Amino acid sequence: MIQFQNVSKCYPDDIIAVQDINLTIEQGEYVFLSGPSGAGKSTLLKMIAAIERPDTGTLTVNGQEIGQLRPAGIPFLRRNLGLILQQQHLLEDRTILENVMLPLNVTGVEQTEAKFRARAALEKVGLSNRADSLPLALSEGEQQRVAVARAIVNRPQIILADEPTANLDKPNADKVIEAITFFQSAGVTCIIATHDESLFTKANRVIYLDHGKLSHIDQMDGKKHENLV
Ligand SMILES: Nc1ncnc2c1ncn2[C@@H]1O[C@H](COP(=O)(O)OP(=O)(O)OP(=O)(O)O)[C@@H](O)[C@H]1O
Repeated sequence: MIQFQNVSKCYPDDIIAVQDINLTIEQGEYVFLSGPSGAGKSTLLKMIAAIERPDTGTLTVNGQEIGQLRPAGIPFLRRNLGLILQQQHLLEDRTILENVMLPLNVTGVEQTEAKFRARAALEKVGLSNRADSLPLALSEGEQQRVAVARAIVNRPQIILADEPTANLDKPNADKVIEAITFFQSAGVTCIIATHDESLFTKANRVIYLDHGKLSHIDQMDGKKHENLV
């Protein structure tokens, strides 16, 4: 479960990115974050991943309070997170397979097992045939799919994606969303910041931000969620 209680975040020069957010996201939910550019969507995702910390309020991710997390606790938090950010940060001198294996290497998974799981993740995003290529030999859309494979290879409990389909053509965008949706249907919490409203039909909830505040929530699945805001 992810719980924001009165969470605010400012950047230097008093830029208020997120203001007094109260929100609970249950395990397995499919949530989209929407709102104009600068509304605070990326900042919300970054706080869940402890890339940024709240200035005030309490943010708890699977029982861990982000504001209290020591540096040594961050790898343990991230082990359960699949991050798909706007820049893929693939290592250019490693093959696609090696890039996807990285999260497994960090957590000490044995090499044969790591290769097996990385190949399975690449299969899921339709890139098995590019396992031995270097990242720069792939199109931007293919590189984004590699980023998805790298995010899912650790079998995370939560997937966080920031504009995962931005700048992709429809076939690549569909493959990215298909892979994320597959994991959500297997019980993974998925939170996606996007401007692409055509994706919202898949959501349990669409959460709209405006100037750092929650403006409203569209309930897409007809379910009642307690303690929404
Ligand atoms: N590292 C930073 N330093 C200073 N200000 C920042 C930083 N990151 C974001 N901001 C500011 O915080 C506010 C929220 O930004 P954020 O990136 O969270 O919005 P967003 O909704 O994700 O926008 P977009 O849809 O354009 O990605 C904006 O005013 C932005 O300029």
